[in-house]
Amino acid sequence: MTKHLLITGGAGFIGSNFIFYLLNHTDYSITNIDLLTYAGKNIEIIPQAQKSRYRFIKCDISDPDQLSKVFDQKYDVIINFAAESHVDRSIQQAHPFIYTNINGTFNLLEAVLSGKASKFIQISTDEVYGSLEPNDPPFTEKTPLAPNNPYSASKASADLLVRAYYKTHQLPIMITRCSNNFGPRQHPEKLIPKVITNALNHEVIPLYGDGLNIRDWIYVEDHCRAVHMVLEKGTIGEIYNIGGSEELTNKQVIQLVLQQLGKDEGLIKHIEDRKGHDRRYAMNSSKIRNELGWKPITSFSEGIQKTIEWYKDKGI
Ligand SMILES: NC(=O)c1ccc[n+]([C@@H]2O[C@H](COP(=O)([O-])OP(=O)(O)OC[C@H]3O[C@@H](n4cnc5c(N)ncnc54)[C@H](O)[C@@H]3O)[C@@H](O)[C@H]2O)c1
Ligand SMILES: Cc1cn([C@H]2C[C@H](O)[C@@H](COP(=O)(O)OP(=O)(O)O[C@H]3O[C@H](C)C(=O)[C@H](O)[C@H]3O)O2)c(=O)[nH]c1=O
Repeated sequence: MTKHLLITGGAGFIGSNFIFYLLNHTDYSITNIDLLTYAGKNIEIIPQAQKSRYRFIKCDISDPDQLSKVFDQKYDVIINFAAESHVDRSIQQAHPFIYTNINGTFNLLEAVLSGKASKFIQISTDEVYGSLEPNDPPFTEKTPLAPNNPYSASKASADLLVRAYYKTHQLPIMITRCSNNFGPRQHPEKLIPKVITNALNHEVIPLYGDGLNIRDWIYVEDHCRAVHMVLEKGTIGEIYNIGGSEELTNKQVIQLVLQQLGKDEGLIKHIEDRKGHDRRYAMNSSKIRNELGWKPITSFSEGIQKTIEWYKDKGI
């Protein structure tokens, strides 16, 4: 029987890529709920052939009254992508992060508890583990949570609620924690789309601090494929780390993008560092690789080429 999924945050970067991935690779029916914040701009035209399996409902997951209206049916799975996702904004104003990332997750867990869905997948982040020193081994699923900014603290709080509902109520949950995504449809407030759009517009590229902070980059479609595998084959109660194993300093990332664009490094401008800036993220993904047979297939340079083409086509 066709699965019916409730996807939250499907107008955002990863959620929208995930919906397109599922429509193209499965026969699932999808209900997409999203508040359409400044980051929720990816409500695109669904091809006619797939329209009968897709619906969109504008909804704030933090408002229980709004949320109750989307449960006009029982769902097989809820996948929670909805979040305030930008670290810099969480440093400026943390309230929306607490409101959406914690309260929203709580409301969804309560819905599952009252029988409105058979499974719940929380989309989390490597940032909940905090920061690594240069020679530390990558994060595993057993690394203690040590978030350093309001965004990551709100995501870690949500993860703890999800864990508690599993331990207390045996709720059928799983958590995925992924490293830095890049690809089509990402908001230009984030590093890679900012570099591409600024460079194409001959604008300065701000590089925080010494530019030597390290992120582990993954092409968004590889992340989507991993979440699909977790949905199909994951074990209830488990956490799965997902990483691209492409560790690069921010300076290297910018240089590589500028090279592919044929642009001059003179556009780079060192600016004041981000407060509490995590130095390094790196993921050990051997659990999902060994247990579910997943691995990333798009290299950083191939992914960057596809991403650049998408932003150029969009007319930046
Ligand atoms: N971007 C990354 O590199 C990354 C890495 C690991 C994990 N994640 C996680 O993946 C998820 C998606 O991240 P993203 O980069 O696509 O974020 P995004 O900011 O692009 O999209 C978030 C979406 O959530 C929606 N939203 C916000 N508040 C809402 C609310 N109260 N109710 C309903 N919808 C709401 C927004 O409108 C938007 O469409 C987040 O949970 C994030 O923590 C992101
Ligand atoms: C926007 C910007 C960023 N940076 C630096 C700051 C970081 O060290 C790195 C990446 O920054 P960005 O804001 O794109 O991403 P992170 O702060 O690593 O967080 C991202 O990856 C995790 C996993 C999530 O979970 C977040 O949702 C996602 O936003 O570039 C700059 O130097 N200049 C800039 O203009």
